[in-house]
Amino acid sequence: HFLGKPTSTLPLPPGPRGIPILGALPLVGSTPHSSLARLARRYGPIMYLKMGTCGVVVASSPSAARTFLKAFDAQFANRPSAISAKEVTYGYQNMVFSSYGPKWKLLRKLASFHLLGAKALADWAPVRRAEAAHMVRCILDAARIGRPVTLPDVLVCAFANIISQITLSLRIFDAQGEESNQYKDMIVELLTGGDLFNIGDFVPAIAWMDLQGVQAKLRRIHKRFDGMVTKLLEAHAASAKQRQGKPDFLDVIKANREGEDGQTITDVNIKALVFDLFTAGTDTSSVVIEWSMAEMLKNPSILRRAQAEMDRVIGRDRKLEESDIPQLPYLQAICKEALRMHPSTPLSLPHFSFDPCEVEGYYIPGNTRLLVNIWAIGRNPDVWEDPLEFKPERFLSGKTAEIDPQGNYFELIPFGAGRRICAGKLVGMVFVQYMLGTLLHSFDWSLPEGEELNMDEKFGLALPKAVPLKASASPRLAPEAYI
Ligand code: HEM
Repeated sequence: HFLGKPTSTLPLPPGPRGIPILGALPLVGSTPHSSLARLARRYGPIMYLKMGTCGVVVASSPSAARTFLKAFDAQFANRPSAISAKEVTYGYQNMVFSSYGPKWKLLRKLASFHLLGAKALADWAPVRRAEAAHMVRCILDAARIGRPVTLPDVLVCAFANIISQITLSLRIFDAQGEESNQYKDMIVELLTGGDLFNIGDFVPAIAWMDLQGVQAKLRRIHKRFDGMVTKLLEAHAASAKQRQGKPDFLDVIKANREGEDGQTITDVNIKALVFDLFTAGTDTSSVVIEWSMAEMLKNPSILRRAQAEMDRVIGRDRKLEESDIPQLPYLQAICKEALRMHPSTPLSLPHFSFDPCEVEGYYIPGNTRLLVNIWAIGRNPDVWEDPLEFKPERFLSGKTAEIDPQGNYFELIPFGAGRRICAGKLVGMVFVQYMLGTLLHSFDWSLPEGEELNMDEKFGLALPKAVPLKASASPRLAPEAYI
C-alpha cells in the first residue's frame, strides 16, 4: 500500500456491485449459501463483493478453496471481528473466533491434546457408549407408547451430555426435560441467529440501530448462557475432591494454564471455550444425522440397505459398537453423502486477511473477509454426478471412493481445511457415524401418521431442517439387546 492505494495493477475478482451503502449485502437474502452459489455461477468461483464497508471474497469451487485454504492458508487464518459475535464469545476470548495468534494456538493445542485428538477420543469412548444406550432407551420408551421422537432434540441432548461429562464431569440434561428444551432452543437460536450477515457487522456506523435485532437477541442468549456456565463451573469447583486421580478436561486446562511465550488461559477463556464446545460440538453433528434420516425416510431403500449391512456384520442380539464401524462401508458412505449435501455450516466460518495479496491473476485488498461456500462445492455439477441426488453408493466404488471429508480432498470439505480446519473433526465423524448407526440398527423408522416430509433448509451459522424431523421408531433388535 502507498497512501491507501493498491500497488497491484491486477483487477479485483469479478462480482456484483449491489446498491449504495449496503453494497451486495441485500443480494444474499435469507438463503445466503444458495444465493452466493447462484452468483458464483455468473461471476465465477472467486468472487469479490463489497458488503457495506467490508470487502468479501467468496470461494465456490474445489480449486478456489484449495487456493485460499492451502496456498494462502496462513494469510487467511484470522477471523473478522463482528459486533454480533463479540458478546457471545466473551470478546473473542474463545477458540472459534480468536485471531490467528499465540492465544489461539494454546487453546487449540490444549483442546486437541486433551479432548479432541485421537488418543483423547479413544479414552472417552465409554461415555459415548453410555449416552448412546441412554438415547436408545428414551426412544424405546417413546416407541412403546406410540409417540414419535423429535430427532434433533434427542441428539443434541445426547451430544451435550457427552461433552459436559468429559469437560466438566457433569451430565447436564435429561433427554426430554424442560431444561434441555431451553438449552436446545438456546443453541439453535445461537446457530440460526443470522449473525453471519448482520448489517451492523458490515456497516459499523449503523450498528447501534441493530436493524435485524440480531445483536439484542444474541445479548439475551449470551446472558442465559453465561448464567448456565457460571453455575456449571461453580458445581465443578465444588466437586473437585471427588475427582482426585480422575481429572476431566477442565481440571487439565486449569493445571496447564501457562503456555509458551507468556500466554495464559484465563477464567474468561475457559468459559468461552466451554461455549465453543457446546455450540460447535452439538448441533453440528446433530444436523448431519437429522438430514441423513430425512433423506432415508424419503428413500427407504437406503435405510433398508444400511440395516441389512448391520444385520450381516453385527446381527440383532447386541447394539452397534464403535469398533464395528470400519466393517460398515455403506454406513460410512451415508455419512459422507450427508456431509456432502448437507454440511452443517454451509459457508464454513468466516476467515480474514489483514494484508493484500495476488491470487490467480486477481488483486485481493487487505482487510478482506473470506467465505468458502462448502455447500456449493458439495453440489458442484462439474465435480459430482447427479449432485442433487442422495446416493451413498457414489462413495463405494470408482475414484470417488477414496474421497475422505477430513480436509485433504477439496471436493468435500464439510470441516473446512488448512490450519483453521474444524478442531473437532475426529469427534464429529465418530458422533455422526456412531449415533446414526445406532439409530438405524436399533429401530425401524417411519414418518408419523399423516405427516409429510418437508425438506426445506433454515439458514444460520448452521443449516438444519426448517421443520425439525419427527419420526416414529419401532424396535428391531432382540429384547436383551436393549438392556
Ligand atoms: C459433523 C460435525 C462437524 C462439522 C461438519 C464441523 C464443521 C466445522 C467447520 C466448517 C469449521 C470452520 C472451519 C474453518 O474456519 O475453516 C469448524 C470449526 C470448529 N469446530 Fe467443528 N464441526 C463439527 C463438529 C465439531 C465438534 C464435535 C467439535 C468439538 C467438540 C467442533 C469444534 C470446532 C471448533 C473448536 C472449531 C474452531 C476451530 C478454529 O477456529 O481454530 N466441531 N467446524
